[in-house]
Amino acid sequence: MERLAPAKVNLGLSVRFRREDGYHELHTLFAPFSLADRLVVEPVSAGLHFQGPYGRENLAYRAASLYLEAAGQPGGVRILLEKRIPEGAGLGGGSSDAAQVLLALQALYPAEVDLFALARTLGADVPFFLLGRGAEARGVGERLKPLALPPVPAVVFFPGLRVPTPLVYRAVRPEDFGPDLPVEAILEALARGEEPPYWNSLEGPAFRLFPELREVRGRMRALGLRGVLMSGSGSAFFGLAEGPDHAKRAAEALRAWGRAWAGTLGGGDAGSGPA
Ligand SMILES: C[C@@](CO)(OP(=O)(O)O)[C@H](O)COP(=O)(O)OP(=O)(O)OC[C@H]1O[C@@H](n2ccc(N)nc2=O)[C@H](O)[C@@H]1O
Ligand SMILES: Nc1ncnc2c1ncn2[C@@H]1O[C@H](COP(=O)(O)OP(=O)(O)O)[C@@H](O)[C@H]1O
Repeated sequence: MERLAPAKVNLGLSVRFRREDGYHELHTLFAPFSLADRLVVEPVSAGLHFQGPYGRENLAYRAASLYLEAAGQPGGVRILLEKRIPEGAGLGGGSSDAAQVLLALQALYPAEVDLFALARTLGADVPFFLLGRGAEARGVGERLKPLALPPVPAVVFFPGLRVPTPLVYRAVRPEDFGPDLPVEAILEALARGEEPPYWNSLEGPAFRLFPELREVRGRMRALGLRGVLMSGSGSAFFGLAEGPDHAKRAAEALRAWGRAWAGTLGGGDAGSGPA
């Protein structure tokens, strides 16, 4: 069974406050983006055979191990993971791989297993990727409300700087906290091709830690991209294009500074599922 694990971008991310447990309460809109990792998941008689980076530390391996245990070891599995989403970019690649492994194993070995509960233990972004569509999220990302997003041509740019998520959260200051995102206004602006009134509270701390990231927005705006924003804890940024051709031209120009992909965010077909 072949499956695609799409990337995500955060169409706005507001850090509301710091919680007693040290985590940060978020309000964010998740949108799938068409850049995707490729997974092959096949049943075998026994054992967990994994081919891909990070070995047993890989979230895809850990997801498989958790599912097989929760399902009572119904059989073995062979997983092949081909990475295309850059790691540590704020694009959620590892979380997406994990979600696709959970879905594939549930299809291969159906059992009374709460996938959302397993997903939460793997990472804050994993439950979103089980949905396979846009979502509004609260908590640390586990309280989800599915969201109908229009398909929008977009560019994702990765300047090549790997930003560890814990480092960025540790650098958050009270002045970075924000109110709830104006969800309706953001959706209307997206549908009309206007600049959405969103922000990412993690840009402040990320820019203080890595000042070179301050230049990215200007570069992307100069190419005519709108609504340019850092995704998650960075260092990838995305911007909205006027159409697929504009997205391709902008991505081409951005490759002078890093990696860039033209694609679609939101919509019905950017989500997960068989390749
Ligand atoms: C920023 C976001 C936005 O979608 O995504 P990415 O940029 O990583 O894709 C997420 O909040 C990333 O969640 P996730 O990637 O699961 O974070 P984890 O590895 O679980 O957390 C690493 C560390 O960051 C801090 N942390 C994480 C999430 C959160 N809401 N508040 C926090 O303070 C905690 O100290 C935690 O130990
Ligand atoms: N399947 C995986 N894909 C990517 N990274 C993984 C995976 N499994 C574990 N990791 C670890 O998780 C870190 C964060 O990866 P990723 O989920 O791609 O980024 P982000 O959290 O920035 O969205 C990586 O640097 C790597 O150490």
